[in-house]
Amino acid sequence: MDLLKKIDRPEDLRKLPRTQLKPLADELRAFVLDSVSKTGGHLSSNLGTVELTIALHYVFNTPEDRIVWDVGHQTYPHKILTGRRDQMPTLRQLNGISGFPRRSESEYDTFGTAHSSTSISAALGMALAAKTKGENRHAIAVIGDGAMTAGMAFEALNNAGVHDDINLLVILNDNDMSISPPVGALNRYLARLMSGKFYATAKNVGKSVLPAPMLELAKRLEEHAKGMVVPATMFEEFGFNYIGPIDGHDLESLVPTLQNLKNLKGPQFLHVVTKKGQGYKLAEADPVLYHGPGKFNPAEGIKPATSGKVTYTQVFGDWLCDMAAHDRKLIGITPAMREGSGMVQFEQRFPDRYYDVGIAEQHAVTFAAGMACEDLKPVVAIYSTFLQRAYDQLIHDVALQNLDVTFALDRSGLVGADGATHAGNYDIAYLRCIPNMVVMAASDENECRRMLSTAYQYKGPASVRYPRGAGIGAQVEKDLDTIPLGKGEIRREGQHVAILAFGTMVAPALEAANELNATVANMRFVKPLDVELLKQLAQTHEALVTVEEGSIMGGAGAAVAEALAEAGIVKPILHLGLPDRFIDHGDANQLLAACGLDAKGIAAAISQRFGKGEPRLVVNN
Ligand SMILES: Cc1ncc(C[n+]2csc(CCOP(=O)(O)OP(=O)(O)O)c2C)c(N)n1
Ligand SMILES: CC(=O)[C@@H](O)[C@H](O)COP(=O)(O)O
Ligand SMILES: [Mg+2]
Repeated sequence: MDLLKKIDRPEDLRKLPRTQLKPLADELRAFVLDSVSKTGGHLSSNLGTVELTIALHYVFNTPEDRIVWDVGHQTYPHKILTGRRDQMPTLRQLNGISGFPRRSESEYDTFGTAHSSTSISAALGMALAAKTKGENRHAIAVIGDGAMTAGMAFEALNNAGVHDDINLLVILNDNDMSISPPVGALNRYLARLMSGKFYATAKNVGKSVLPAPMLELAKRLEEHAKGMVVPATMFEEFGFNYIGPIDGHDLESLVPTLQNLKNLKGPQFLHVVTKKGQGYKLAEADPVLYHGPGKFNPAEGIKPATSGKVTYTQVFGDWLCDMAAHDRKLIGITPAMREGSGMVQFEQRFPDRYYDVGIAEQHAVTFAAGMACEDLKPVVAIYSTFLQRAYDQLIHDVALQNLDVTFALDRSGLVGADGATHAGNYDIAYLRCIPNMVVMAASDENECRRMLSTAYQYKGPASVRYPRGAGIGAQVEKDLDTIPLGKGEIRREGQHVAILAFGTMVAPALEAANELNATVANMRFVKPLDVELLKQLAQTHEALVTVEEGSIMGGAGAAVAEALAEAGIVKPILHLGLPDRFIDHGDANQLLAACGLDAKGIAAAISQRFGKGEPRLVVNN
């Protein structure tokens, strides 16, 4: 690591002769592999962006020039070269550095990301801001072929392409992969561009050797020639100067091409081709497996999981297959999260009813609405955090028309290492205010399956939230039974205090209640709320406590308080849930405990407010 250890910031990198960049890339790649194997994290994408990262920081004057990474899961080489090499062992852990770019972490992280397809918009904003302020700096968006499938990326291209006088460079990092194999017409188009490689390569060589005025002439000649031999690329039609495809692992192409592009005004588009997992054979062979692994031994590779615990994702995947076998109308939809949402088996068994629509959450929801209009039964499998993208579609296209769409909300609540960007903390709040929606929260694996069947049978929009990973280990029945709509259940009879628990909080609430001798209700439904049960508990207890793994603001507890007010019941009530701040990365259980949402924290909060055992009922809420 002789070269790498001398690079504490990009200025150090820029002092190296070009001949040393290749050995530096080898060191950096080895460092990334070693580091991720010890912490877990996003591997394949980072191995693929080593040379591109070096070339960008070598050619551009960062941080004065702004690099905006899309998604940001490929920024480990960037972090290592921008002063965070020694912090890599803390990656994605409590109080450690984030797995994504964060403005608060480094001046080189120009834009916070983790949800995809924002880079061109943000970079365009920065480029136009520089122009407005009379500052001569570059803005560079680096976007993957997967992220490029989102509508937002095209909205930004559309906006950018008419600005002739900005310093904007969009780099398409095309590795022919999303998390899973890429989908859709854009992917086919990019493959066609690749097959015209000979023409493109010839074009690039010309650009890399000519001085700027000659380049303009060459460009016009080329355009003339192109008019006769090849149609302009889609990106040129959008107003960009398209260069590529070039080999994104070849520093001898990358550096001079970027140097040339730096001298060109107006929206520039560079198409680079990389390999996901580059340099680590196992990841090259299976970039899906190595997209976001946990810790592993690089010499041996990832071993199949030995834990017997079934994850909620698997519960959903099994249910989906069983329900699809039972009902031919079922359609499964994922916005680019086949593996994460547990749909691999469904795709294999029901390929005609499986749709990966790309990173296109908005489209996924409206597409489902269209299917529902035609009497099919779409199930949208989506992470809670990504459904945020499709909020208007949910309201305007689905709920307003009371269409029969099931939403399977994986990764609800805290997700752990991905942190605040991926936490599913808001779905209860943002769903419960939508008319026609049924909103359920699963307290264990079997209930999750039952709720999915309930949502599916319900004739209208219905959602089931469940967390990342495994649950309490409840036995999952193979039937497709439902639960009564809007009915909760008492899980423990106690005295004085009734805990109204939602979803994942039922288990710790039960534990806390044992200590306090409190009553526990598994409320199951945030909407329709079981108001009868609520009234009964209010009548028979001196105080109520609501607990949920979601934002307190606007959450299930708020629903309970509203229902009490509506019924004219005045009761001391304590709301436990996620606080009004973003919660960083770290182990999910540690984070929950820090928020007071483990058994100990719940018991302590209740004792503090209402006393332990015989309540001293301090009415101060
Ligand atoms: C809005 C949104 N939807 C889904 C995801 C999940 N996701 C993260 S990376 C990724 C694939 C991105 O593919 P690409 O941009 O080609 O980058 P690569 O992984 O190939 O480097 C997906 C679907 C996300 N981060 N944001
Ligand atoms: C970057 C991104 O959005 C995904 O790779 C995400 O990190 C996957 O999360 P899970 O590991 O929970 O599927
Ligand atoms: Mg890709």
